[in-house]
Amino acid sequence: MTKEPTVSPTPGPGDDAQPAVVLTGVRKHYGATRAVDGVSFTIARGEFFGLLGPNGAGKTTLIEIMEGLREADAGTVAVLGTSPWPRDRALLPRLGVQTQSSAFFVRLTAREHLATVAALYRAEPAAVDRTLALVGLAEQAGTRVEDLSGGQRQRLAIASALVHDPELLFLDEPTAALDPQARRALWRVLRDLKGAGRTIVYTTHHLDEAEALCDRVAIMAEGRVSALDSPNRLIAGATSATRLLVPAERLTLAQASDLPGVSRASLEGDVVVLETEDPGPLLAAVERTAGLHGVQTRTATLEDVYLTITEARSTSERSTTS
Ligand SMILES: Nc1ncnc2c1ncn2[C@@H]1O[C@H](COP(=O)(O)OP(=O)(O)OP(=O)(O)O)[C@@H](O)[C@H]1O
Repeated sequence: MTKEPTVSPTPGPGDDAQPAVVLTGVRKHYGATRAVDGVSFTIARGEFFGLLGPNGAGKTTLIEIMEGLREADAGTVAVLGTSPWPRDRALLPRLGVQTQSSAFFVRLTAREHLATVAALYRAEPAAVDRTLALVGLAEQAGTRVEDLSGGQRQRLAIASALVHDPELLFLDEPTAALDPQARRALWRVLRDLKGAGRTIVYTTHHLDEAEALCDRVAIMAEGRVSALDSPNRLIAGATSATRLLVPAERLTLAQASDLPGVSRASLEGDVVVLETEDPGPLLAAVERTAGLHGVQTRTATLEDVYLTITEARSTSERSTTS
């Protein structure tokens, strides 16, 4: 993924003032399982919206409802101003969908595969090579799909979701099989898409990725939205603690606990982790006791917020069921 051709700036048809998605009280139960249990939120046009949550939280069910692949049991769903259920043929070309289990024509080359997808959507033929270049597959255009690596297939799946220039893109863990370089390259592609006005609904288990890319994230647990805001606001609202990481050979846990302002001290691998609300005096004390060489400071991340929310949720579930 070296080249980064620009994305066509033309937004698709539709009213840009209208939200991309509006969900109100959406529910979906499978027998006794409340997969989606009363979800309401709005996704603005042009927003990069992350849907996060542990396995089984209800993300896929909710996305399939938005895509028009499943009917909600209750609530209302509007996607680009229309109801996706029953399936609306006029809506389908305005959506781009990449899933974990994308189907490929494996005996075709990457270009032939994408040309077939483009023809299904009646996209212009020039879109094929443009989209292959966009996802960094220009050099593999003549390679059979069955000979592509896992990460290259992942990029082809994204190209297949993009080739018809949709207004709203659903990307389900698109970087799951990518190496770190390819992952960062895809981040740039996704930022370009957002810059070109596309709305992106994104699921990922990479919290650093959600923090770097998403305008807002919804954290789901047990079928409900437990938190919804920008990553920065979620982080700022969740904790003010700073963590100091001190090489363990220079500070014992007993010494650490006696330092001023330490709210918690623990040993993680070869570092002692000190949590504090007041890093200034603690840093000075660490300098006197252990020196500052190799000491790192960490502020909270979206991953900390996510773990706090999802662990609190599963703890309260355990206590109500026991
Ligand atoms: N077709 C189905 N029939 C019965 N139960 C289902 C079905 N699909 C999902 N479920 C259940 O609904 C709940 C939510 O599943 P869902 O796949 O929506 O979660 P998810 O957040 O996408 O999980 P993951 O991160 O593992 O993909 C789970 O308890 C799951 O077992």
